[in-house]
Amino acid sequence: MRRAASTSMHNLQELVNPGPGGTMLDRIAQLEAEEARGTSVDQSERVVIVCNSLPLKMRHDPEGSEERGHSWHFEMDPDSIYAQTSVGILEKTSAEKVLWIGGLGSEVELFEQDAVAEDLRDRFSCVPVFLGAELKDKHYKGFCKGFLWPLMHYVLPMSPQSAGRYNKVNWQGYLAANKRFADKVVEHLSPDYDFVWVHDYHLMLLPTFLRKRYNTVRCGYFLHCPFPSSEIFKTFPNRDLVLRGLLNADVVGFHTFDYARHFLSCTTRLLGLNHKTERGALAIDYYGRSVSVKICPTGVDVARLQEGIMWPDSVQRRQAYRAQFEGRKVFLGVDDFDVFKGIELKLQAFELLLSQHPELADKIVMVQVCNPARGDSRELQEVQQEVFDIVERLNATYGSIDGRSSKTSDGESGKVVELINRGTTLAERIALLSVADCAVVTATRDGMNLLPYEYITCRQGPVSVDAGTADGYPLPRQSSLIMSEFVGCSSSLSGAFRVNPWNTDDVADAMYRAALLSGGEAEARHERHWKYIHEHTVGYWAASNINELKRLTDGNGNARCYGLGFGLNFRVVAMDPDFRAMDTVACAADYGKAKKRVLLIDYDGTLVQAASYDVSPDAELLSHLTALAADPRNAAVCVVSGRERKQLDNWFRNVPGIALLAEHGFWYKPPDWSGSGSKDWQMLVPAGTEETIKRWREIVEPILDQYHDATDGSLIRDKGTSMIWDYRDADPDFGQWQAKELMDHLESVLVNEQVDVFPGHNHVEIKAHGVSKATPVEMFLGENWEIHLRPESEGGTPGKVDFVMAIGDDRSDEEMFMAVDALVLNPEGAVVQKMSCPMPGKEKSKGHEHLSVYCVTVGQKPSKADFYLDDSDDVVQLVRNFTATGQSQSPST
Ligand SMILES: O=P(O)(O)OC[C@H]1O[C@H](O[C@H]2O[C@H](CO)[C@@H](O)[C@H](O)[C@H]2O)[C@H](O)[C@@H](O)[C@@H]1O
Repeated sequence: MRRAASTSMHNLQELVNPGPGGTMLDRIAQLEAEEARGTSVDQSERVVIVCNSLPLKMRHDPEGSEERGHSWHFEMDPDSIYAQTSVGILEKTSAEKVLWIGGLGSEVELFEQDAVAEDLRDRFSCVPVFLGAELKDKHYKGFCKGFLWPLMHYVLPMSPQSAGRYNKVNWQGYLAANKRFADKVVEHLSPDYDFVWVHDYHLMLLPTFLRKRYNTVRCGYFLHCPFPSSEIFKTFPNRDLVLRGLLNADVVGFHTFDYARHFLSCTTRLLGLNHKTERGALAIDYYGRSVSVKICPTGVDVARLQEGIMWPDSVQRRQAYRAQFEGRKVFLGVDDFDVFKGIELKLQAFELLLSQHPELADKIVMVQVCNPARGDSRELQEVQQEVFDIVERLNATYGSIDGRSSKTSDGESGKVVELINRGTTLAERIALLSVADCAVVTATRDGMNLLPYEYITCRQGPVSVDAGTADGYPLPRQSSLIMSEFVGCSSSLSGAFRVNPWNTDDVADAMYRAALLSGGEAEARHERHWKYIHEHTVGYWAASNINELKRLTDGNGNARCYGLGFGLNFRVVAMDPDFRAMDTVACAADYGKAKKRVLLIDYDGTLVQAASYDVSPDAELLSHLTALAADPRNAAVCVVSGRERKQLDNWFRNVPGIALLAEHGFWYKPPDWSGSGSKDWQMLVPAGTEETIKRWREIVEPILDQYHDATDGSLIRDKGTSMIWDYRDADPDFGQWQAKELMDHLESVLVNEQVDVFPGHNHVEIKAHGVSKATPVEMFLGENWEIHLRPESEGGTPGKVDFVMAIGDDRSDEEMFMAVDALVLNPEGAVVQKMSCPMPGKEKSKGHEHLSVYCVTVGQKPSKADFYLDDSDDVVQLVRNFTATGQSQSPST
């Protein structure tokens, strides 16, 4: 997307129209910031990546201070996943630039911060967020690592002494840090051109702060760690705010379907939101905004790894490892030395394997790299100690059997486990990965874990098969994997030995099978994995997320949005540009001018508030309806309800001239113009319908009873001509499954019956075929209108209808709106009047030059109506306005 304009004109225009949802003050602040930086609005599409740690390596280097203006040396960290995204983004999306916004690994003192910021911006397209040591400590160490990281990995802090207990001060730190990151984004954002992509559990509130500033900001979010089951997540005291934070993004990405479904289950159970699949994509409807839930596991930078295989450092190390492990199968683990990595479980399984098969002791070596831990806790120390103990025991027990043990790099002998307990460089890792016969991942939880991907790539070798022959390449393209089923990448690696890391027998068994794997099988498994991994690279992942964000937000410019809710409860309501709040005063003015009106008014949720109990009309409402029905310009005033006849009779028996529609259009009671009270209910369905209803009811009743019994909290509402299975008080997920099942069940058994089965919001409705609230629309506005509208003999206006209002709040009312639309757009035979000047109600077709049509839904939600009113109070106010207007008109004018 490009836009050409001179800067000054552009800025002026922006101030007049500050762009997608931003306030003018925001824009002024942004322009001032740009001016201070000496930049102007960049007009090319850009992806702004926001992450806790910028993809930079830094070290203190006072020597170069003078030249740089600060005492730090920086370089891009090509191993960072955030750095690796840029190639994919620039090559496979329409974005032309990437800007990174995030924290730094070390504290930069206040006096150097401006110089560092300027330098990073100029040289690396990076914008640092300086939180300060205290806030950083609360945010990262306290809340992220102390509380959130364990929670997302299913660990609840049961002990009161646990460092992982929820701490309000740290939560405040989390909140403040998210706000600071958001402020930095706002400072650098060009909302018309930028896509913001927020990363990981450190920044789950950021989309809320961002959307508060720009209602239609284009914001994606990706969670790198697991999203736990709702049973775990709901223990989080601020769960709703965090969910709302994610929902303020346009695309929320996860590595696996399991994480996505846990998130969806939380939004359903904790926020009552519905989700659906649209053309294969999952989406949540959040106040009119569609939030896409994307499942797209990340990948590795295949090209860099394939190049890395030939780096002199890798080649040299590989040669050394080959010599060291010659004649043995190398099992390799590379993990952070953290509690969830299951390193001790892996070693326990290895111990079991050797105890069952001591003959393997000189045939296999387990190399375990333990990179430094990122967290710290008592449990971690215990786990680490356990690892050291097992390694010692294993080497003592099996290391020297008959002198068959491996030789270590320093010439020591006797080890069946090589523990490398320190940080490793990529070259070192590549060397190890390329000599390993089997990679072993036994993490008990891990968002994705890219080690297997790196391993397969290194086993594939350099791009050119001829490269590196001096070093023994090409290697046979063989590999095997032992993978914990609790790790994100397990689902995409179908050729791995999948294990439950807690089941030591299972893991030991997999190790045994991997040890004996034939070359042919290792080749076949390798090929299958490689095919997937080299297609699903980190670049592919990044581009796929950004393209989804673009797809979803392309129409943003047209949406009408406004903010709702305070603080972190903030959300944006988005509406179709044609869907607007009804101007009740203008509508009443139209009403006053009209000569022949049709009013179709729903009852529950429209004239009275929606409730789970019966709400009767009060005296004021009845008197207004009486006045409307008595007005001779009102050719029809009809209460269109799903209620039963008896109930409507009870409520409206004293409103002369009102027409009643019961059970969604099965029964109709015509208006009693003379007030004699003699009108009877008429069936609006073909003769014989009652018989057919009896037949299908016999089938449906026992089935509904069965679902009612099996689904705690559900109930059956029986209206005679229709039946409803309602699960609003049942478990939402179970209710939905049962509803789907019930739909399938009913559709199969009712195939020959005259009956409609359809799903509604938390219910399934079964009703006689053809019964709908569209029927009164056809009666009053269709060919036979003369039979149904107020006759001239009762004071009715001659000619055609010039004012139509249909108003209601639920799904059944949508049928009425659609029928009005259809009749007005195709007026053949309809009674609508053609007049000469347009009116403020929706102008439906060129054929009706003067016709006011108001289809109004109650409550802001997707609807076929063109207008909305917020609630039944607004509807009653509208009715008041009508009667007041009606009274001021003399019948003869
Ligand atoms: O310790 P943090 O700074 O909070 O970082 C947490 C971890 O982030 C990275 O791992 C996560 O993202 C990976 C890529 O999506 C995924 O493979 C992994 O499963 C996630 O945990 C980082 O690679 C880890 O070292 C950090 O511990």
